[in-house]
Amino acid sequence: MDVELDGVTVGTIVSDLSLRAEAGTVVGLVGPNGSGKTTTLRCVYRALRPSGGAVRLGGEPLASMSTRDSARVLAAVTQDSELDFDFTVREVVAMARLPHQSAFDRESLRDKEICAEALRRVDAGHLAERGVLSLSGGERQRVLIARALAQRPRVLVLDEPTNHLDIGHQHEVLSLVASTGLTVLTVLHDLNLAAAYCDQVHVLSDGRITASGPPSEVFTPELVGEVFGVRAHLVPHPVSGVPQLLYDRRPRQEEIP
Ligand SMILES: Nc1ncnc2c1ncn2[C@@H]1O[C@H](COP(=O)(O)OP(=O)(O)OP(=O)(O)O)[C@@H](O)[C@H]1O
Repeated sequence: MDVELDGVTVGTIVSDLSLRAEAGTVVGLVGPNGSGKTTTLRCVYRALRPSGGAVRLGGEPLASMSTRDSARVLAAVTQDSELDFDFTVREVVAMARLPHQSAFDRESLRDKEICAEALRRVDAGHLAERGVLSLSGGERQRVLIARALAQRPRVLVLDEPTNHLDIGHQHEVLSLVASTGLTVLTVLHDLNLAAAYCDQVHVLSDGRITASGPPSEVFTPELVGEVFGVRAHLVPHPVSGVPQLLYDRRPRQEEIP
């Protein structure tokens, strides 16, 4: 299912932002802190109504869809995804099935299987009976991703999905979401992870897109210097050949004359 942002504007935070995520592709949003990435995603997962422009899912304006209909096709793992009450992991993931159930439905055997499989896919099957408040940051993040997968969406919206994850789980989660065949729109801070897993990237700066395209074309040392203010060098990954960035460290304060 395609996702289209057409001239999305949120006050002065995001200005006239247009992008298209083709069905089945992984599209990354990158940019400095405060550049409007989360605000853009919030318009897609309906935490925020844009003051201008439109978001369309499969050609249909989000604004004309019921929240239940959009929840059947779109799942999000966000910075404000809350796990506040001490439900078990199994209970939290089971909530993802609610948009697919009618008011009088009970959780079916199939719902249970879908939830168990989602937990297994993020390497969290062993956590099913744990209380969510007892989880580590990385375990919690994987449970939130399992909950999104258990929703069986067609579009996955992820705000820094690798937050809190160790390097092994960062790659595991991104390779998992890239292999689902879903349309994925994700904010990532790590440009090398974005280069490895995204088909297309959009670079935000001051609420506007400053560059778009395949990561190998977008992530140049010039762009990284201009947008992030760091000196970068591009080197091909020795195995995959995917261009990766190496950054110059800044001098320590005491080294600055
Ligand atoms: N509700 C709000 N009221 C006022 N300002 C806001 C609000 N929400 C976001 N902002 C501001 O808008 C700008 C963009 O915020 P946003 O969270 O979208 O950035 P971001 O690119 O996701 O940043 P980060 O990388 O730090 O997560 C920031 O300057 C932020 O302080």
